[in-house]
Amino acid sequence: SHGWGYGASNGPDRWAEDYPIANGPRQSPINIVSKEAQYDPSLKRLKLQYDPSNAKGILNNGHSFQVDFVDDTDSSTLTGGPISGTYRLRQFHFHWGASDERGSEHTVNGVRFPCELHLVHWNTKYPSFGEAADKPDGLAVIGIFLKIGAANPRLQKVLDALDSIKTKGKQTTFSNFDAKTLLPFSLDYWTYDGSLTTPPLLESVTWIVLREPISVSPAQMAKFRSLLFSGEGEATCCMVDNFRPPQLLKGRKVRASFK
Ligand SMILES: COc1ccc(CNS(=O)(=O)c2ccc(S(N)(=O)=O)s2)cc1
Ligand SMILES: [Zn+2]
Repeated sequence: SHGWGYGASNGPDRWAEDYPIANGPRQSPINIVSKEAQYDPSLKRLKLQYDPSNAKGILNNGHSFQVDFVDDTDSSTLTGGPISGTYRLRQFHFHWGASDERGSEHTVNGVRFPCELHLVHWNTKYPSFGEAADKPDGLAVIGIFLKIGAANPRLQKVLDALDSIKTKGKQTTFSNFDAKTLLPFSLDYWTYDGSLTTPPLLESVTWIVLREPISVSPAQMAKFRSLLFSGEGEATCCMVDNFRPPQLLKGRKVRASFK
């Protein structure tokens, strides 16, 4: 079927045909203009408590790959920061480019990074992820930029699993992984109200974008680019450029947790 994707015929410029919210008031990603972000002293420090035993599996969903977590208890949570209450870690995934000069979804002062990591959490005031996903305060996603540098040993276990999920729909078990190891040293962040960056583009995300990137080497980027959008037996289509470009701010304020 002619589902959404990132190609010329089904990419971000055509998503509004099936998902009119694509032109809504709080769409993501955005370009973060650091000088226009207002320091908010009332913003709390981010508190992340992840239990490595909650890691469940790794899946090629045809748009990216994601590591899924058991989220039936409060054992892997996000609290503090701009949010109130407790949000549970559901999954993390990445967006990346065909080459190093593009790939991230958020940009900073117009600068694009080769890759961006998203840690997806849902608000436990709702009974489930599905119930939370379409509420204005339902989700909180931490965005972390990856920039080219030394190989990042913390990524290696994830990248080594990619050989077994090369094509769309493939998944395998992925256990005992501490997602906290993917975080940079500083948890300084920008925050704003936004949306999912893929269909259904629900305007339910409190975005928390970390200022400090983590590193990734060119060889590690090649591993991301070895995945396929296509399923087994289909015409081979490399999984690259799976990012939505920045959307209009439409009057929204971006706050900073740091001066
Ligand atoms: C109710 O039906 C639903 C509800 C939610 C989804 C999306 N799934 S999801 O939450 O994992 C994400 C998609 C994109 C994410 S991004 N790039 O903004 O972090 S997170 C699908 C169907
Ligand atoms: Zn994402």
